[in-house]
Amino acid sequence: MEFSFPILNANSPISPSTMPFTVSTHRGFLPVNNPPATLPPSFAPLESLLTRMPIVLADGTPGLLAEGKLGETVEKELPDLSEEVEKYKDDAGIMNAIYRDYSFLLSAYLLEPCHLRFLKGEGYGLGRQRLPEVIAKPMVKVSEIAGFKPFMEYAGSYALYNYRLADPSLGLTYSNLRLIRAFEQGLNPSSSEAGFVFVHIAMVSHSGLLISGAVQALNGALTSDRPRFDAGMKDLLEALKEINRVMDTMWGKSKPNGYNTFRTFIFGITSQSMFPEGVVYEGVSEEPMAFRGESGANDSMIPLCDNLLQIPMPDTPLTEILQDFRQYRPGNHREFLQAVKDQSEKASLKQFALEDPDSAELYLRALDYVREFRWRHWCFTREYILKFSKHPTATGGSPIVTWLPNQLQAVLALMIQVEPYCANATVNPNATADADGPGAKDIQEIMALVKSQQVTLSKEVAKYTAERASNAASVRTS
Ligand code: HEM
Repeated sequence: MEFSFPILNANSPISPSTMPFTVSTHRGFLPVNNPPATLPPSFAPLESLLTRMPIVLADGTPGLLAEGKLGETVEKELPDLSEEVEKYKDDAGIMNAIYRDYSFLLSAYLLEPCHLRFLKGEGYGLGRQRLPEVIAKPMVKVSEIAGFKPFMEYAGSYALYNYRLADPSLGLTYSNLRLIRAFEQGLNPSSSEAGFVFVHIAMVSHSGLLISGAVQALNGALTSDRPRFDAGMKDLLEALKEINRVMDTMWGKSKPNGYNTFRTFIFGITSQSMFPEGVVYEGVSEEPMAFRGESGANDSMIPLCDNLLQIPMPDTPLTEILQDFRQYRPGNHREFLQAVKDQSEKASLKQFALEDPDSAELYLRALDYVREFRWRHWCFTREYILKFSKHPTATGGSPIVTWLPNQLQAVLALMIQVEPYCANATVNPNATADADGPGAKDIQEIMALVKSQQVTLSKEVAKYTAERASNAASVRTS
């Protein structure tokens, strides 16, 4: 039986009720239509606050967050628009845009005091512990309808639903992307915040081929059709190569020393010292609530590879966080990823790949791209975060030093197990990559890197863990 999960394509009819984040082979994990940039007129008070909110406004003057005036302005100006939300419930695109906009206001409101303290060189301290009814009620309502947690999410809000095209006729290219909402430098498309968001979008714009390749490989394994499996894997490699290439542009588009100022606003509540008891959503419940923050960890491309390639994760509390992250993504992405996991297990895809040396090599090369993605990530974390901040948890609430290495070491270990199965492979590496691309490396070269990264990573994790433990101890004794 073939993989039967419904996936849209360029010819599929899209109606107002189609959920924006429905998996497709032409848009991949991006929304099926570009996000609406403006809300219906009845949301004018929300629009007005969000336009005045960024630290630096479009004309260079300071916005509400720069002066610490957002909280009081919300309390003074914002009416409860919950009833308005209901009126647009049949338009999934508008619902998602309303969700995006309330989530920006919500995060800015809760984290404004932390931003002000951070600017003074102090720790984040406490955020606001109560969310006023005028944000809490419409946010809870819209997120129920749009299918998200009532807190800013990566796909539905900050990253993948936060762009418009400067010139719609030019399509989705990097230089044509503009932000809809921002915390820091208004909508300036060359700010570090804009670069951070746009690189995510540009990477995900290559996920259509990742999805079709994955489905073809899965169908090859399910029907024991090796040429089909190998063809799917080659498409998957092609897509991963491009995704990694775009990821590497992050260094230039979003500067390491520009990251920590807007980062304050994308933290969550779960596992964060700013919200030790959670946050009370007034008018919804007096019981405090907690949600994870916006994080690329909620992107669906790497989880698709993990599930398709059956990458085993260790049985650790860190892996439980990985599983928890998987709730924080659009419902259709979640269902698709689960279906891939189930079907890949049913087909014993890894076993099927290892039964043939050429398929095994394609499988190893796919793991190598996942390794490359996760290794670059570790480098991002070192250069953008560890060098600038002592805060122990990432925006999604995972431990900053140990969490990414948990998954990276799992990939490195699996590659070492898989290598012997490629011994007699006849795959021409250049058939799947440019001569100078990472896919062109021979297996010995790849494996030498894997072994050196295993050692380097362990040493770096030990070093950062020790440094941070001694910092924490000197703070306690001073
Ligand atoms: C300056 C750039 C970046 C930094 C500093 C960064 C930082 C982080 C951190 C600290 C985590 C840990 C999870 C948490 O938030 O609690 C994480 C996870 C993750 N991020 Fe990023 N990230 C960056 C760019 C990206 C980009 C462009 C993508 C593309 C989709 C991405 C995708 C992911 C994924 C998939 C994970 C989970 C990794 C895993 O499963 O091992 N990140 N990121």
